[in-house]
Amino acid sequence: MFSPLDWNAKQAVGALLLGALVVWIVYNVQQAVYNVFFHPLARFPGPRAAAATKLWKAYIECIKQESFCHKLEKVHAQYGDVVRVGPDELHFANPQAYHDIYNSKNKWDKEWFLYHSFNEDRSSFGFVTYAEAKERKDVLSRTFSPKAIEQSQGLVIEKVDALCAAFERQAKANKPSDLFYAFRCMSMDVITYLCFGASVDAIEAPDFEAPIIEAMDASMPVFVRFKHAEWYKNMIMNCPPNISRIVSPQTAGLVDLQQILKKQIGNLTENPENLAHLPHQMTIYHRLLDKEAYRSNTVPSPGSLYEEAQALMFGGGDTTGNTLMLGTFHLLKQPETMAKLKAELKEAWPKLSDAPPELRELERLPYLNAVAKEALRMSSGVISGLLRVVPAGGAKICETFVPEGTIVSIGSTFVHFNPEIFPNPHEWRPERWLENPDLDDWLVTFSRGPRMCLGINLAWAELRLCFAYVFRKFDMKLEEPAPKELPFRETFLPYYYGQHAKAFMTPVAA
Ligand code: HEM
Repeated sequence: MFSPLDWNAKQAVGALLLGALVVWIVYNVQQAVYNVFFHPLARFPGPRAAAATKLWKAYIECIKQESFCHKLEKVHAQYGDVVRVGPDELHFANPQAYHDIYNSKNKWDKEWFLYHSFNEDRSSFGFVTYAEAKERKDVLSRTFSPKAIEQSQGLVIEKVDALCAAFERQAKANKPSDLFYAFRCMSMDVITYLCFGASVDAIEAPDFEAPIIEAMDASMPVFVRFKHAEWYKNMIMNCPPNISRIVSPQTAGLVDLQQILKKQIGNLTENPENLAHLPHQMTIYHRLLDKEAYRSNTVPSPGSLYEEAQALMFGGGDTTGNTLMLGTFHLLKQPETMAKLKAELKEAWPKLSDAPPELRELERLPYLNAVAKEALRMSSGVISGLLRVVPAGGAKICETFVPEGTIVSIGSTFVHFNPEIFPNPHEWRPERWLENPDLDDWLVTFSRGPRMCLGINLAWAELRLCFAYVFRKFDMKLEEPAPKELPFRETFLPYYYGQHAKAFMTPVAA
């Protein structure tokens, strides 16, 4: 039986909760009214719900599970070139906005919520301010400069050769090779070998189904939720490894790799003399653990080193793998383009028994480079808008004044699939790059400005070497029924959710 005291206490708690709920509702309603009618961005068109609350974007991405870049196409069609997609956020559709936002003069901050969601706050990618990122990128640029990459091309070639050997094994077993997995295995092996001196040898996994590659892929949609719910991110990321393996078996390979990297970093920071035991001198740790490389004379903490390693793995693995996969898929779908590429490669490398062309020679092959550019355009790298915050004083973007503090972006697909710049943009046509060299201005896959890709030279080396070696050494045919297209959903990077393209690889005789 309840005593009258219990009853009164319960009533008081109930009233308190109800009161708190009413205050919360009133606060949010008045905030929404302010956002829609009185906010400095109130004059910009867009869905009312987007102007009112950030929950609109969360609803689209997490509940409706719509690809945000595809949703943006619809809202731009309805509201025009500049659309308000959040209470303090604008998205642009006019390609000129790309050059207005991401250029070398603009040292604008990255937007905290998006970049914080990757759990890499203390890395060249995750630092929100230009100054912090610059210090780190200056240190790392010696590993990724054109000269350094040219000098380490042998390390990349080792992995491209391993990929070709694995393709031959598949051919001998009369099995097709999964293009999605195979190229990702190659790019992941390149990064872990070149950057960390500890290759995960994903290429050697049977049928290229390496647990780390499957785990990285499975983790992509999870990152979308992290962006909107920090508590959810903290719960997953701070889970002890053993529990995480049970709760989320599909990402177990990632947890394993995290443990290997953390152990390696712990070992190197405690015993820097162990750097000498790594298989080569080009690792990021040779740079990052060198005190003298920093103005502050202090090396980053083990946590920061780990976040850097993770950023490089995600930044350079899927992006390069996707570009190679997509380019190969289109070359096989349009054999006349493949024939042109093969003819050019045969001329540059007449006999397979001869020494292969060096990276410098590959840089001069017009069709090979046009193929790589078309693959970069159609894969588009990071397809989400790279959110930047307009600094004090505001800025002009596409002749439109944007007040300070506004979050702005334009996704790369709005440039790469603009029919005025790239006629018939969904058509695979490497020739367009040869016909019009000015198009290079509109290739923004690596972004532009001070926060553009740090690994661009490595990525270009991988693309040139991989396309050249694979298409010179193999005749290839898609396994039928082949997918008609490769649909994707935006999860910062594109998440290819459809049937994988597979190809039968036949080694050419000479
Ligand atoms: C085809 C391959 C690649 C593409 C399309 C690509 C694309 C991009 C893009 C669009 C950005 C800007 C991201 C942002 O503003 O938030 C970026 C940044 C970055 N990329 Fe790449 N990337 C590729 C390969 C690589 C490789 C191989 C590495 C290194 C192993 C790498 C490391 C980085 C890093 C560290 C950043 C952060 C730079 C900063 O924030 O200042 N990327 N990349």
